[in-house]
Amino acid sequence: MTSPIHVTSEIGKLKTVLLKRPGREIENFTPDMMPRLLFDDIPYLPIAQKEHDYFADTLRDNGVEVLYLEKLAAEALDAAGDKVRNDFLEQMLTESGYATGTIHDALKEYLGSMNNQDMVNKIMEGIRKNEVDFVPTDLVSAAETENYEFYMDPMPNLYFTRDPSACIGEGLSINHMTFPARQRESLFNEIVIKYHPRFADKGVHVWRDRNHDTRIEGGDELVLNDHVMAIGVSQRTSADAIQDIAKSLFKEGHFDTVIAIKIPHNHAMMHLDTVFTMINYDQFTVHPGILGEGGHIDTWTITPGKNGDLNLDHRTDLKQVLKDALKLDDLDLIPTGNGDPIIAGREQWNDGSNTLAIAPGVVVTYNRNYVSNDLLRKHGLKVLEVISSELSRGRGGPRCMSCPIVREDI
Ligand SMILES: NC(=O)NCCC[C@H](N)C(=O)O
Repeated sequence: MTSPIHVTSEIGKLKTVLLKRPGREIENFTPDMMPRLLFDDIPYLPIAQKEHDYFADTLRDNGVEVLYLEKLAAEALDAAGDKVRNDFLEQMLTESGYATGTIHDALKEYLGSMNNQDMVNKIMEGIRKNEVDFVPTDLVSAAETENYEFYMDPMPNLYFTRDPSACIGEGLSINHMTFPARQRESLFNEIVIKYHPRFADKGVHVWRDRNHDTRIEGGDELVLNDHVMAIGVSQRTSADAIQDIAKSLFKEGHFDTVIAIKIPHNHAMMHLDTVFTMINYDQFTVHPGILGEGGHIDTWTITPGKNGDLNLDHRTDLKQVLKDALKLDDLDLIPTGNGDPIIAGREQWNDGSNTLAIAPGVVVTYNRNYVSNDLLRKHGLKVLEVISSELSRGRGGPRCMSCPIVREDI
């Protein structure tokens, strides 16, 4: 049986991708909620949607099938029936802080009265207190903070579909994410994989599910080829989660090497793909800010050891590590902002390193990063620019906004 998921590189011709069109969730919050919701500004929804549609059209114009998470989630619930819908709702309410109680009951009644698409959209955009018909009668609900507007927070980061799950080979990881603002997101991916007719019972292997204490996010998971992965040790992905998924990939998949790359733990560089992406057989973007003296950075090449253990090889020459793992004679590391410290800092902030390869040597980037884009062209790449004033306020670029489901092999 052919798996509906097939991703054996970062660069193979992109056939199918998962997006989420930004909805009301990206403007259903106030400035004081921004740090907790991992946003740096208040986006303007109509323009964000226009930009996102332009991004989706760019992909379609290049032969990519575009799927939308919000649609797949509703279709999965339609296909799965009442029990699954009820279990999903209970789980979502529990993870939103209402396992039982009168607020739980009121929210369940409110959401329960909707059809699946409306319910999915509503959960994504968040539920304000003033929209639910509910009078507190018990201490728990009466004592709930009065000056907070929401029962359920919006999920504005959903349009970064790269992170809650990551397709690897014929399977995927469904991720336990780091911050509460994003932890509920992967519940949507879980129901899609389990119940959507496109994926259910089709031999999709879950390398690691969301029921873990250790944390990993898709922005850190890069499939370099059919046996080598690079995974960031980052603000969002812990070393123990990398060991865990490496064991699963080695045991049950065709992978034999995971290169763990340690990057700074901060918001601007929260994932490996904000500072490093693969864009051709032998070309990568890299933000100079992650390289220390002499261009060094901590990497650990992880390979299978005896009795299910892991072997580790610590090295700091990223270029040589990649050349060895990918069996290449040479490699082109292209610096964000052409290496100028001011331009590199500015363009990295707006995801100048966060390129989405849709074929070897063909990348989608934000138009605002014009210095990095020109440099990519000078290095022989075909660059398809997309408009990006509002989308970039969420701190993610074309790679973050896309989850490849099927790529051709390289
Ligand atoms: N892969 C990525 O780097 N995704 C960008 C995620 C941005 C989002 N505001 C976050 O902080 O999680």
